[in-house]
Amino acid sequence: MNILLLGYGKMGKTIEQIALDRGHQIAGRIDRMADPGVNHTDLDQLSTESVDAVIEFSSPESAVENITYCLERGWPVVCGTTGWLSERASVEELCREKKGAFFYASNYSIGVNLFFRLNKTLAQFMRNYPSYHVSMTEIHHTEKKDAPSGTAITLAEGVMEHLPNKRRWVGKETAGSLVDSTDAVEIESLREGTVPGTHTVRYESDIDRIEISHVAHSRQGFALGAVVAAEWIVGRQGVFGMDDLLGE
Ligand SMILES: NC(=O)c1ccc[n+]([C@@H]2O[C@H](COP(=O)([O-])OP(=O)(O)OC[C@H]3O[C@@H](n4cnc5c(N)ncnc54)[C@H](O)[C@@H]3O)[C@@H](O)[C@H]2O)c1
Ligand SMILES: O=C(O)C1=N[C@H](C(=O)O)CCC1
Repeated sequence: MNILLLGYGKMGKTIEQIALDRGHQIAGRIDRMADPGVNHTDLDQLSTESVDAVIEFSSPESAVENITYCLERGWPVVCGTTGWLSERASVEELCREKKGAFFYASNYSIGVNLFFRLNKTLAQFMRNYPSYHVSMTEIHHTEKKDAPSGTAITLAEGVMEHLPNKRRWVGKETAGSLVDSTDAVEIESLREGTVPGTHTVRYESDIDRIEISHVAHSRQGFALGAVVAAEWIVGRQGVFGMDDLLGE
């Protein structure tokens, strides 16, 4: 199939390689900071029929405009960009209005999606043990623009689903300045070197600590998941996520 890449940075380039390996063609590559060595495409010049699906990995500031453009043109969109979710409801509404197809995941790796399930199961176990304090740490490369990571926010939502006394998440730096953050899941965001993505959920008591971690060794898992989502979304209509793809 013909895949349009919106955003041609670290993820766009990794996705291109996997898409080509799986027998797909690249309908175009769009990047604001066009790399002169790469054959870039003018979006408006692409015919509607020349694109089967769009994979959007750009920046928090550009994702909504990019997704809107694609939905207006009737192209199915697989979006991995994080940091724009305050506008998620209006994007999903537009998708329904246009009878389009939109897929979002804060993390496309199969391993992380298994980890999301493990996180919820652990939170269910911990529900009856209030002496354990839950917190999270995410570590990413120094070029990452948003904090906390989209993955950490999904993990915090998973915890909140099962721990009734946790109603919101806060960044660790903010938590310290709050009068009362006992109802919050604290997320520490660290930026180090070229780390592709490490997430830890911990439950700490005076006596001991229970900790689960997911460590990505590269971007391959994120990119493969996004290409598989693009293969899956073609011919569908609606708003989708990884649970639809993987089965509940
Ligand atoms: N969901 C996931 O599994 C997953 C995995 C990795 C990264 N991400 C997210 O994907 C996004 C991109 O990550 P990255 O590591 O490739 O970043 P990156 O900075 O390497 O690449 C992003 C590219 O988008 C380009 N860009 C900026 N504005 C644009 C616009 N209006 N249209 C098209 N391109 C534009 C930039 O020039 C840049 O080259 C980030 O939000 C990141 O958090 C998600
Ligand atoms: O490199 C990034 O940026 C990543 N972003 C996603 C997030 O914010 O959770 C997924 C992991 C890598």
